[in-house]
Amino acid sequence: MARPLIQMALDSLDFDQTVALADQVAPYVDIFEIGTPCIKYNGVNLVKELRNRYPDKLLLVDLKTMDAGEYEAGAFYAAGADICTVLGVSGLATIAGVIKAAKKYAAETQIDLINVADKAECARESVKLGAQIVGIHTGLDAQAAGQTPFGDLNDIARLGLGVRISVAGGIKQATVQQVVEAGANIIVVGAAIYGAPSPAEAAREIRELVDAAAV
Ligand SMILES: O=C(CO)[C@H](O)[C@H](O)COP(=O)(O)O
Repeated sequence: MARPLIQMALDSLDFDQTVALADQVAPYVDIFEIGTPCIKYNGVNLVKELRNRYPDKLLLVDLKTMDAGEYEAGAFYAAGADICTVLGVSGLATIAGVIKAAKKYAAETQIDLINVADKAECARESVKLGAQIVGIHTGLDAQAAGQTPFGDLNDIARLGLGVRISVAGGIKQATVQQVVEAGANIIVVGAAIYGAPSPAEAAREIRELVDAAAV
């Protein structure tokens, strides 16, 4: 099995804390995600800072775009994003716009299936348009209501869409093996790392667990 990637969700609003957290976990993760509240608060300057600091890491900007796809995402690809997210609920015209912007910069587009009613249909149509990553995502509010991403991950993995599958939503040490075995190619982790007494140690543990599960 190809080694799954670990994506660190940087979900603080504070610019300096975000960069400091990225520095702590960098040895153990493959992708830095600038989370949605963080990118709204800090904008393209944070993208540029992380791009300059980490030229060899993948950089995902979690825009969760809902409209004006090409216009909104274009600025973030131009600033150095490798991947931007667009909401599946936005509709195919907006998704196509983000994909168009990504192509201009030889970058990638991730569809976020959060709150999409027919996830299989949305994933299939988005892949047909050219999306490279399908994101299964139980958001923070849904997690607080007791939901998890595991059922949706199994359903989407079974479709065999031939693109990478990302999973997010409360993934922690105890659930890493389950999501790798279910077919996730990108494991997103936020609170289980940034909320740990030692984020670096938590990231190291998750790296070991992901690599062990992928053997
Ligand atoms: O995109 C997000 C919320 O919308 C989070 O970044 C994502 O859910 C990962 O964080 P956690 O592991 O804490 O759930």
